[in-house]
Amino acid sequence: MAGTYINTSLPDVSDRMLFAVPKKGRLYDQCLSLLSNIGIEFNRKPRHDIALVSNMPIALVFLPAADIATYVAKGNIDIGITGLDIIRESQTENDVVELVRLGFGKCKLQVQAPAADQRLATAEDLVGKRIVTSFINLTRQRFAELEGVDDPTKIKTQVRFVSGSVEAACGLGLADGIVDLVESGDTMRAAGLHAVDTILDTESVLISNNHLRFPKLAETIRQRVEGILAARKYVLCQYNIEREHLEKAVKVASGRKAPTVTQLDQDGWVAVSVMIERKTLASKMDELKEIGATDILVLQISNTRV
Ligand SMILES: Nc1ncnc2c1ncn2[C@@H]1O[C@H](COP(=O)(O)OP(=O)(O)OP(=O)(O)O)[C@@H](O)[C@H]1O
Ligand SMILES: O=P(O)(O)OC[C@H]1O[C@H](OP(=O)(O)OP(=O)(O)O)[C@H](O)[C@@H]1O
Ligand SMILES: [Mg+2]
Repeated sequence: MAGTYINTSLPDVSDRMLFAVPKKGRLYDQCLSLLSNIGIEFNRKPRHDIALVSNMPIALVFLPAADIATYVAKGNIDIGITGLDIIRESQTENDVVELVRLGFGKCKLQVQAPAADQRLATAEDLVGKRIVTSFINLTRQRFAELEGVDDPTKIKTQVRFVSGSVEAACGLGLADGIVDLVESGDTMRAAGLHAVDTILDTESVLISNNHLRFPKLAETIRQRVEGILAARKYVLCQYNIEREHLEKAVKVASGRKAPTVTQLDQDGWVAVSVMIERKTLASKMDELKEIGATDILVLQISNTRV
């Protein structure tokens, strides 16, 4: 269970919620910025993988992203941030609770083959061939589907594990195809590969185990994270409008729940305040203007509790 490991050279974490964060790699910077945005303060000493949070009863544990889902599922860690791909690959989806999808670390797990080889144009063409990947379970499951076999251990496609630089495998003659993550596609193209199948769309997730020792604290963290995500997604739009046009304006932008409407110190006019999704803002402002809104102001939201 979480926190039972005792080593006198480590800080005492017995009364603290253990929160796992990737110790390096693709998710590291965004995780640190999220922790700072949700008000978690800590000082990590060089080479130390545990850092006590100074303003909450939490200890941060810096681990390889690939191991975090397993630690959380087994209850050694209370909550953590990792990729959906890792949760699925480590077959922990039934033993962890997805608290929040974080909107970063977005990429696809794809089957890739040499672009120049016309005989390997589809995933089916790779059936029975040699595949190299860091995601052996997800790869075997996908090829079991392609081969029409129920048991992924019985497939004829040869799936071998490598821990990184997977794209090099075809060029080096180790594989006919690979399965790896693709974001921009630059690494794939640089290796002369192209995608022939998508196994999974992934992003980072905040997860907890099923038997939380600190449910209230975990809920506070979840709400703070949701608040930061909402603040990034929405802006606050304020405008004035004649009351007779209010109904139409509310149809254009109705807010998360409903707009706040206040009486203006001018007969027949109201002031409206409404949260609008950033990506639809420009067109919503055009429509509001068209309906008769004036003095439209857009304010950035730095944090929320939704
Ligand atoms: N190119 C990418 N774009 C977006 N997210 C990514 C990308 N590569 C990896 N990820 C996400 O980050 C997680 C951790 O990958 P990362 O590359 O940091 O680990 P790693 O390969 O074990 O470490 P490293 O690359 O530092 O050796 C992945 O499981 C995935 O969810
Ligand atoms: O589509 P792209 O934007 O090029 O990103 C995809 C690459 O990013 C990750 O590698 P990473 O940089 O983590 O190196 P690694 O192979 O050592 O894990 C992933 O394994 C791909 O190789
Ligand atoms: Mg990597």
